[in-house]
Amino acid sequence: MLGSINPALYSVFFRLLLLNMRRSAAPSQLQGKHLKKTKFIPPARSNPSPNEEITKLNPDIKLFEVAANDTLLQSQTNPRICSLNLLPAEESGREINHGDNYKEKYCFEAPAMATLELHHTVHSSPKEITVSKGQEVEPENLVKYFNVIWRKASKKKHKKWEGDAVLIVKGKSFTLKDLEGKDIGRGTGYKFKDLEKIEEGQTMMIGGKEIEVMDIISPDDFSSGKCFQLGGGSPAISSSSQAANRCFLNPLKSVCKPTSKENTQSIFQNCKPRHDPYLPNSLVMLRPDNNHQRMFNKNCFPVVDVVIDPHLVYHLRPHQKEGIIFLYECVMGMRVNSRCGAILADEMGLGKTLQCISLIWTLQCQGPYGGKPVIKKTLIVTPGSLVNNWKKEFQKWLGSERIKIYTVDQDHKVEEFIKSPFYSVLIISYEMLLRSLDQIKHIKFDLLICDEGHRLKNSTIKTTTALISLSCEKRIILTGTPVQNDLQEFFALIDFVNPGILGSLSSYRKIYEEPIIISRQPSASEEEKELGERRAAELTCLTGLFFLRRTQEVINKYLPPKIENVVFCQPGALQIELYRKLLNSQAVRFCLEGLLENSPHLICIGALKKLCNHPCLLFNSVKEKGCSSTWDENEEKSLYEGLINVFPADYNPLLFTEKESGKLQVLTKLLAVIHELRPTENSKAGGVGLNLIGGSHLILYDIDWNPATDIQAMSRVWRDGQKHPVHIYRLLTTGTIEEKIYQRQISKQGLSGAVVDLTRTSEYMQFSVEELKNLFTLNESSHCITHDLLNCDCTGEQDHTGDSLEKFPISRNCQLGPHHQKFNSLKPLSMSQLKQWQHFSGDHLNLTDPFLERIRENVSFFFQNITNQTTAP
Ligand SMILES: Nc1ncnc2c1ncn2[C@@H]1O[C@H](COP(=O)(O)OP(=O)(O)OP(=O)(O)O)[C@@H](O)[C@H]1O
Ligand SMILES: [Mg+2]
Repeated sequence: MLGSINPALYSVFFRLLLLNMRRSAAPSQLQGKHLKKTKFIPPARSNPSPNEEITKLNPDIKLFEVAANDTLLQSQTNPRICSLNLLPAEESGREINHGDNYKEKYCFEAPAMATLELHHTVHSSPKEITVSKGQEVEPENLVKYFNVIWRKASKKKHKKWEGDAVLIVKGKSFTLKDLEGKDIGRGTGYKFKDLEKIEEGQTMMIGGKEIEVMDIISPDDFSSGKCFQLGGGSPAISSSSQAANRCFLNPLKSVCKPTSKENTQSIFQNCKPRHDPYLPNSLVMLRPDNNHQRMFNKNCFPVVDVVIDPHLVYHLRPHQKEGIIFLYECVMGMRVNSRCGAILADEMGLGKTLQCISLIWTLQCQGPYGGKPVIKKTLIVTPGSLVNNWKKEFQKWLGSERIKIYTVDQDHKVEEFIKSPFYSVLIISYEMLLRSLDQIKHIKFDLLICDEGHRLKNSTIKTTTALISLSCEKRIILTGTPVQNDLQEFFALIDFVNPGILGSLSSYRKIYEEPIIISRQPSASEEEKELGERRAAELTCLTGLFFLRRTQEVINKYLPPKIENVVFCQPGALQIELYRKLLNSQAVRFCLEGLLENSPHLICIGALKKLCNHPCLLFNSVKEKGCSSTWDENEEKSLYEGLINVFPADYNPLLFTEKESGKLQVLTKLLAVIHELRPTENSKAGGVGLNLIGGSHLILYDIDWNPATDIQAMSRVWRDGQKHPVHIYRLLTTGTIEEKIYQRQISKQGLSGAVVDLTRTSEYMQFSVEELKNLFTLNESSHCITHDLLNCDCTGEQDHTGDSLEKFPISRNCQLGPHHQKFNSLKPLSMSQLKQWQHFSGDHLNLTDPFLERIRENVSFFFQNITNQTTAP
C-alpha cells in the first residue's frame, strides 16, 4: 500500500508525525503518568521458556508452511520472522510464549519512524553534569530517587534507549541501578547544585550515560524495592509503548495525532493486556506486523498483547494451544492478506469445540489494537443433535457467567437473541438456520463457525448459499472428516472460508484438479505425474496456511486404555434354519444369475441382516409382505416364500427370547456382567460430534457397511475426558453375512482413501456377482471365516498374535498425495492389522477378561486389541 505513495511525501509525513511524538523505543516514555512505573526489561532478562509441552509436539503439526513463490500470498511474510527488527538482534526483546514450537524472540520492531528521531527538538543535546571542584557545602541529608531511562553516550544519529533504571542521588554522588538492582553506573564529587536540580523530564549526561528522568521515586518505594523489577507493576505494558512507536498511518488519512498529554493518556489508558503475558505458562498470540497494523489499526491504537485466559490454558492440550494460535492468526488475517477464514479439520475427539470456545472468549474480550475486542457476536451453526452439546461445552470450560449463549430451538426464537443485549453467541442448527435466515441476515455477526462443516462441500445446496449470504468475513469450518480427498469438495470448503482464494472453479479445475487427477491414473506419463505432484504440493502449501488437521495420535496419550473386541457369536438354531431357507429363495437365486440392474440384492441383504439381529424382525417383514399383493413387492414376496413355516406355529414376535439370536444372548450376558462389575458405567450408542464419555462400554450390535459408523461411535466414547478404560464389543454372527460385511469393511481400504467418511456408505455397497455369491453363503463349519481368511497358522486354541505389522506398510489413497499420508489411527482396520490382534476361539481355556469370560459359551471366536494398556481390563 505504501509503495504507491510518493517517497518525498512519505518522509515529510513521518517528520511531521514525529514532532508530535517524544522519541523512539523508550518504553516508559509514552505511557503517561499512570504508567510511569512500568519497566523496560533489559534484553538479557528473558522470561523462562514457554510451555515445554508444546516444544515436544508431534512433528506432524506443521502450521506455517509457506509457499515462497506463491503469488496469492505474496505480501504475507512469515509471521515468525522479524524482518524489520531495528534493535540489535540480541537486544530485541524477551522470550514470550506463543504456544508453539518456537521459542521466539518478540519483535520489538522499530520501523521507519524510529529512525527519524533526530528531528526531535527537546532532547537533542543533553549536557554532562560536571564534577565539583571541591569548595561546595554539601547538605548531609540530600537523598533523592528517580526512575530514569538510559543509553550509552554516543554520537550516532540513531540512538535508542537501552533500559529503565533507578537513579539514586546522595549528596554529591549518584548511583545508577538497573531494575535487577545491579549497579550500572556510579559517580562522586559532582556539583551539588546540579544534582539538587534534577527534575522530571530532564535529560542529562551522567557518568558517560545519557539519561532521561521519568519521575521521582518516593523513599518508601525505594526502600520497599517496589521501584525495581519485582514490585514495579505489570511489565507487559512495554509492549504497548513499543507498538505505539511503530504505528504507521496512512499519510493521506492521518487520524491519530496525540498532541496533548491528556490525549496521549486517554489513548493509552486500558491498554494493558487482559492477562499477564509474561507468566511462565501464558499463551500469547502473535503481535500483528507492520503490514497488519497499516491495514487494521487505522486509529493508531497501541498494540497490546492478546493473552489466552489462564483459566482455559490450564486445561488446554498442546495441540489445542497450537490450534488456537492457528485460528487466531487466520481470523485476524495474519496468515493470508485480507483473508480471515480457517478450516480446522482435526480428527474427531481432539477438542475442536474447546479450541473455538477459547478463540471466541479471547476475541470477545481482547484485541491487539488498544486491547479493543475484535468481535461482538458469534454465530455457531451445527447439526441439530449438537446444539446442546455446544452449550454444555461453553459451560464446562467457561461456566455460565463469563459468556452468554443463546441456543435456538422450537421454544427459543432468534428474535429473543436480537432483542437481548446479553447474548453474544448464537448457536443454531443448520435446519433452523434456513428457517430463520431472514432474521439472522439482519444480525451483524463478526465470527461464523460451521461445525461438522463438511456438509458445505456442495456449494449449490441451500445451506451453503444461505451461509455465504451472511456478510461475515471471519469464517471457520470445523470437521473431523478428511475433506481433502475430493478435490471439488475441497474447493467448495476452501472457497467458503476464503472466497476467491483459489480463483474461479473453472481455473481451479484447470490448474489443480485436472493435472492432479491425471497424474494419479495408472496410465499417467512421467511428465504428467511430476506436474500433478507439483500442483498438489502447491495446493497443499497454499491451503496449508489456513487448513489444519491433526490426527488422533496427539491425544492418545491422554486417553484411558481401549479394549476392542470383535466377538463372533454362534447363531441360534432357528436363525440357521431361516438363513438356509432365505439363501434358497428364488430372489437370491435371481441375484446370483447376474442381472444386477434389477437385482433385488439389497432386499436380500436387508432380510439376512434382520435375521442376524433377531428372527422376530424377519417375522414381522414376512407377515407384512406376505399379505401384500402389489407388483413392486413381488420380489420381496419371493424371498419370503415358505419362510413362515420355519417359525414355530405359535410364534409371537412380541414374546421373543434372546435364545433365538446368538448376538442377543451375548448382549444380554454382557449387560448383566457390566452391571455386576461396573454398576455405574452404562453404554449407549453415539452419532456425529456427540460426547458420550459418561459410558465406557460400547456394544456395536448392528453392523454397517461403512466402517466410519463404527469408528464414529467408538470415538464418542474413547475421547478426552473419559476416565474409565473403554470396552468396545463389535458383535458379529459367525459364518453369516455380518462377518462378510465386516471383512468388506476392513479389506476395502481403497474405497474412500481409507479414511473415515460417513457420507460414502453407498460406495461400500456396490457388488460384483462374485461378491454377491460370497455374501449369500452361510459358512456353518468354521469358528470364524474372518480368521480363516487371514492365513494365520494358529488354530485358535491359544491366544495368538500374527505377523509383525512392519511387513504391511500402510498405504493410503489420497488425491493430495504424500502430504497427507501419515498413518491415521481412525482409519478402518486392515486385514493385516487385524492379524496383529490377539485372537482365540471361544473354548480357549485361559480367558482373563472377566467380560469375555461370561459370554464365551455363546462365542466361537474373539479378536482383541488393547490400546494404551496399563492394568486393563
Ligand atoms: N483439554 C481437554 N481436557 C479434557 N477434556 C477435553 C479437552 N479438550 C476437549 N475435551 C473433551 O473431549 C471431548 C471431545 O471434544 P469435542 O467434542 O470438541 O471433539 P471434536 O474435535 O469436536 O470431535 P468431533 O469431530 O467428533 O465432533 C469433549 O468431551 C471435550 O469436553
Ligand atoms: Mg465436534
